[in-house]
Amino acid sequence: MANASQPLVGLVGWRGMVGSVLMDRMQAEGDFGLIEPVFFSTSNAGGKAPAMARNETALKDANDIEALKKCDIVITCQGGDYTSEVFPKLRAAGWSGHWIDAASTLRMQDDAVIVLDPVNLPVIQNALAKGGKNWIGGNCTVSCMLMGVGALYKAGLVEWMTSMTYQAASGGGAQHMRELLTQFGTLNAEVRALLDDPKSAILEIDRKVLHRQQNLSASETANFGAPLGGSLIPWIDKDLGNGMSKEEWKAGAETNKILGQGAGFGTAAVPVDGFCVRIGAMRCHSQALTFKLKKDVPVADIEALIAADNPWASVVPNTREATLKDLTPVAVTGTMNIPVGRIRKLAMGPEYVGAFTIGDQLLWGAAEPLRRMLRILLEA
Ligand SMILES: NC(=O)C1=CN([C@@H]2O[C@H](COP(=O)(O)OP(=O)(O)OC[C@H]3O[C@@H](n4cnc5c(N)ncnc54)[C@H](OP(=O)(O)O)[C@@H]3O)[C@@H](O)[C@H]2O)C=CC1
Ligand SMILES: N[C@@H](CC(=O)OP(=O)(O)O)C(=O)O
Repeated sequence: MANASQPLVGLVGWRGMVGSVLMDRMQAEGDFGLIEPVFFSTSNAGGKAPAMARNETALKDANDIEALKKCDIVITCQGGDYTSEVFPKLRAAGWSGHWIDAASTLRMQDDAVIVLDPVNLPVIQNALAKGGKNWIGGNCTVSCMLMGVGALYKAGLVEWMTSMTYQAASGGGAQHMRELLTQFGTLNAEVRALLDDPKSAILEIDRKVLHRQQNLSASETANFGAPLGGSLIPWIDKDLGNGMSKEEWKAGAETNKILGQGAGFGTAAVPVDGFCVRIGAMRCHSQALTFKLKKDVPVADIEALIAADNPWASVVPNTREATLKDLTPVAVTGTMNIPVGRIRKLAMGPEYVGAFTIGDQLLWGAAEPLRRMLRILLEA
């Protein structure tokens, strides 16, 4: 960095769900020892900054452009509305620092790079060399998928891919996680007495659960808009009006942008498409992938490519025992691991390969690429 002293890094959104995971990771990796942190708040300016603060122990106003302007780097997990409001004003005020952001707002802008350095370090370095300043975390589902199977893209093997997702409640935010758990509790309470009686009829239990699900109040489904406990919702994010959800659109658009290919890069995009489904998991996004490869590649070679790609991706043997042990959201939550399993040739032909992958959507899906981008800037 240009500054002789430690760079001033503004942290916005640090107490939210994504921000808290980011703070934990930054502490675990010793990032705070390399920066002078300044904590901002949209709701409690003047309040006490968290323990990681050193010289600046009071919270700054996150809407104060002059205060933000002093930062060499701003990292925000505050959300898209904040980015839309503050980022243009900050740049218009002449700020030329680095902006690292978890929100999707700026992702597809030409001057923004979607950061996922184990997958696209060359894209990041190229943008840095050209004076790039805007570094945006990718969609959680896309980032977790590429951490797992990015090797196949890097090797130029993928003709097309479908991704059928099983996305956790946390993708909607903290209130969505609470709503899911509350629904589970409500349904359990509805049939508690019958569950306690081993002689009760399961179809009676089922009937009562369904009746309760179908009669959840508006407040009980306020966040998801439909029951999720004991059900699923095959639509995530906005309706693009062409039959596609915005989450599904991101799969193709962001995968190609992360990899530095497609429109704007002068190369052909790889078609990536599928359905995005919300399920009752807490914070891991899972995905069933179908690849059409450009040629017949042995499964062992595919596994070797995936296993060698980065320290976090691993191959789970395609057995029932290994799958139940290592390829579930419960096994992956809270870890940096990106297991890829169920890898096998599909009945359609030797170029067709199936795989299943899981990632903690708050770690690789949100917080981790941001703190790694900070480290890249600190080391530049
Ligand atoms: N949730 C996810 O899976 C993903 C989210 N993102 C992006 O990150 C953004 C933030 O998401 P997320 O962390 O889930 O949002 P949160 O709602 O948890 O936090 C956002 C902000 O809300 C304020 N806030 C108000 N009440 C509370 C409270 N009780 N506890 C904590 N914070 C509170 C805080 O701002 P303040 O301290 O200023 O009051 C906080 O920074 C999203 O909008 C999205 O753009 C990106 C990838 C994944
Ligand atoms: N849309 C994701 C979470 C998210 O925040 O995505 P994005 O960063 O693309 O807006 C989900 O609901 O699981």
